[in-house]
Amino acid sequence: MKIGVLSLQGGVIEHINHLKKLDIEAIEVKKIDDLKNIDGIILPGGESTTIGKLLKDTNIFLPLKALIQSGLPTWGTCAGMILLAKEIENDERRHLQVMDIKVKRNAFGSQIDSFKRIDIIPEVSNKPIELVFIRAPYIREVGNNVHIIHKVEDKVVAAKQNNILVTSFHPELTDDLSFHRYFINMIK
Ligand SMILES: NC(=O)CC[C@H](N)C(=O)O
Repeated sequence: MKIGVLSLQGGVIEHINHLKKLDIEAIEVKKIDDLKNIDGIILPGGESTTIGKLLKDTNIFLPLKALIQSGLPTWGTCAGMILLAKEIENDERRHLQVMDIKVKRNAFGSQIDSFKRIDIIPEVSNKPIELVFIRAPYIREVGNNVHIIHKVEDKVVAAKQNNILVTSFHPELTDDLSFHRYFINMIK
């Protein structure tokens, strides 16, 4: 199994290291050719506006969108979630628009821009998982076909629709591998 990590900007190496710890071959996706022969792709955290612009500049945008729409397992963390959303409440920009969710950027308010918490998410692991939020979005609305995986104070922060997984938080910034394992199981 080979998993690509979109490597235009943001937290790439942390995802690659987690995948390697799970004995998965991980490659950086920087150009269209890198999309060949991958079994799944991770869109990392970073700045969604920058990554969205670079997706167009590199011409990766359309082939990536087509691959996701044809079923390529895809996981967006934080900015990656924003890139996948059909709607963004507080931004005029739209990006790949492949998942039936409306997100709000930087949604947890300035005084708690970044925070951590530890929760149990039974679907993902039977052990508590550390969740790291950094200027995180959350999901305001979900379409009929979207499965909610986790909420924090009534706010949806992890969800799945068919082949697409999104998390507001950053499992790659903790020692916990359970979300990466969960994504690998989606591919299998
Ligand atoms: N850690 C992150 O990925 C933050 C996302 C960022 N606030 C954005 O809107 O793109």
